[in-house]
Amino acid sequence: MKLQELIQNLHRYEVSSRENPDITSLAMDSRKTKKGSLFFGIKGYTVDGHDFAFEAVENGAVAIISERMLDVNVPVIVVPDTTRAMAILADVFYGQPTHKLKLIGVTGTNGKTTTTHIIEAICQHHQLKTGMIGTIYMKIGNQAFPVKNTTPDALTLQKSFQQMIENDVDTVVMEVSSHALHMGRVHGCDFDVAVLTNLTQDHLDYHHTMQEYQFAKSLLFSSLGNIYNQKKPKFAVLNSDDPSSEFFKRATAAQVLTYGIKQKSDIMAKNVVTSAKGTTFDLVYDNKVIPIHLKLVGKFSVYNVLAAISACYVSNIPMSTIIPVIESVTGVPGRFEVIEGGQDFTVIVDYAHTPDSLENVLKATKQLSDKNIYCIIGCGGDRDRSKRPLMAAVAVNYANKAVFTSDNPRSEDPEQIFSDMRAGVLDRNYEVVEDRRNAIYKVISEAEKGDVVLIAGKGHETYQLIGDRTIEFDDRKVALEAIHSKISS
Ligand SMILES: CC(=O)N[C@H]1[C@@H](OP(=O)(O)OP(=O)(O)OC[C@H]2O[C@@H](n3ccc(=O)[nH]c3=O)[C@H](O)[C@@H]2O)O[C@H](CO)[C@@H](O)[C@@H]1O[C@H](C)C(=O)N[C@@H](C)C(=O)N[C@H](CCC(=O)O)C(=O)O
Ligand SMILES: Nc1ncnc2c1ncn2[C@@H]1O[C@H](COP(=O)(O)OP(=O)(O)OP(=O)(O)O)[C@@H](O)[C@H]1O
Ligand SMILES: N[C@H](CCC[C@H](N)C(=O)O)C(=O)O
Ligand SMILES: [Mg+2]
Repeated sequence: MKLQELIQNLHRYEVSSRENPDITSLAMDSRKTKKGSLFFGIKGYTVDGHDFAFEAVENGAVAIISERMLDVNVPVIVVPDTTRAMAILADVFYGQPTHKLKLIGVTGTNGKTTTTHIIEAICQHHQLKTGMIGTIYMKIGNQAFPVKNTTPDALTLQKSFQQMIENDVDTVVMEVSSHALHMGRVHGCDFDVAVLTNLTQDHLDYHHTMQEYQFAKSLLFSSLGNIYNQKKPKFAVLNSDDPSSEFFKRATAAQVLTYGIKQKSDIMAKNVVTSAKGTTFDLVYDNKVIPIHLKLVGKFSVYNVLAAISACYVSNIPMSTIIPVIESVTGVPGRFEVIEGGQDFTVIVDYAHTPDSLENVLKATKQLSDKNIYCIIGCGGDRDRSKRPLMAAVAVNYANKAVFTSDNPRSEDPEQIFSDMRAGVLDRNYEVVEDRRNAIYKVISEAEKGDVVLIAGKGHETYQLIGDRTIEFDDRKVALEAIHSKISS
């Protein structure tokens, strides 16, 4: 595509020259810029991408989108906001892919990854060609690709959608993080269905207040638009048991479908019974009552399943297709994943890293056994500090013994993180073992027949971020090693 043809789509811009090179790719990272790239200078949280414009030109960039005039020997297009310009041009350059896709966005503090996986499974069973974007990977059909963010920047995102279309995908389900909504990473995405899981405390390092966090989440619902097109109806799927849903309802002009367990909702689960073997409930909708048997455990799983049922139901997938899938779903990597190494106690690896998710998962864990519950937990560095004492309090309140250990300390001193955690607890039924491997080995060596060990916070992660080092670390592998070493000793 020619530069001039592309930049016509910008709302306001000034150009340094009338040259009109061919643009063969878009780039926001000088290190990944190729011959023929249009480079965007983005002011980041760490560095200012404008400072790398020269390097981008050396690597082959044929034009630069910038917030200020730059002294480089290729055309510079000056715009008020390069991030916004990048979203607009990515949408155009990749052929407005979301206009051709059914796009389901899932937001909320906890349960996004799990809910998107259940939606994907239902869509696949309905013979749809699926794409998925989220915390663990980007998927085209069943082929997975690595990701850096839960919701990627606009360039990566629109390019992924284009690749999906090239591979005949018709339906995409994606996690939409509050960071992405706030930073405009999803500007240009034509969502058909927006789903809320829940809203509880997290990310206050970034959003500062729960009001701001809620506002960021509401952008997904307002992005459904303000017009009614009968050929492309849009739906907001809200959790009526979560008080924030009232706010999201006001943020959207789209049709609202509600789900819940307690409050009257369009799609309800009544008579929920949870046990170690799974969960049963009556699915109530449209004056029908259908008994459901889930393999998933914990009341929180019922919410994720209801959210997925609702998103698929408004997408015209019949309940007769939806129900067998939800009854067969067994779980998602690193979410309540049971580690089996022939031991006589239960070991679970889970991704709970907020007070609410930890409480939910510990409640579910307690149902598995009357014996001791151990909880190994840490809190991420360079992230919301105010959730640390709350998470520590939850761990100590629900577990018989809590072990505080390092999660991803990043640039923070682990001692500071433990000190923040300690501030939330008075009890003495916890200890601190900084090294995560040692913590896992210690608890597994102490666990006795029938006990349950919950290793929380890192789930599917295969690394630990300590200072500026990334070391290989997988809770599931370490737990298995510890189990084998205990059994063989
Ligand atoms: C705080 C934050 O969100 N940071 C994101 C941001 O990074 P940054 O602002 O630090 O970027 P930077 O390093 O300052 O670089 C600025 C610009 O210079 C460019 N650059 C940089 C160096 C160079 O040599 N050449 C060059 O061109 C960069 O490519 C970039 O365009 O832009 C990057 C590219 O899009 C993101 O990957 C990065 O996410 C980081 C990794 C991150 O951890 N983000 C978290 C907070 C996040 O977004 N999380 C949510 C999930 C939250 C949830 O669980 O709900 C998510 O969606 O992932
Ligand atoms: N509906 C829910 N309500 C509360 N907690 C939940 C819910 N679903 C899952 N959890 C807990 O939260 C953890 C994270 O779940 P999941 O990965 O599905 O959420 P997420 O919203 O994608 O998280 P992230 O924002 O970090 O990607 C799970 O391991 C589980 O402990
Ligand atoms: N998406 C979440 C992941 C947290 C995972 C936890 N292991 C941590 O590092 O804090 C975040 O960026 O806050
Ligand atoms: Mg996720």
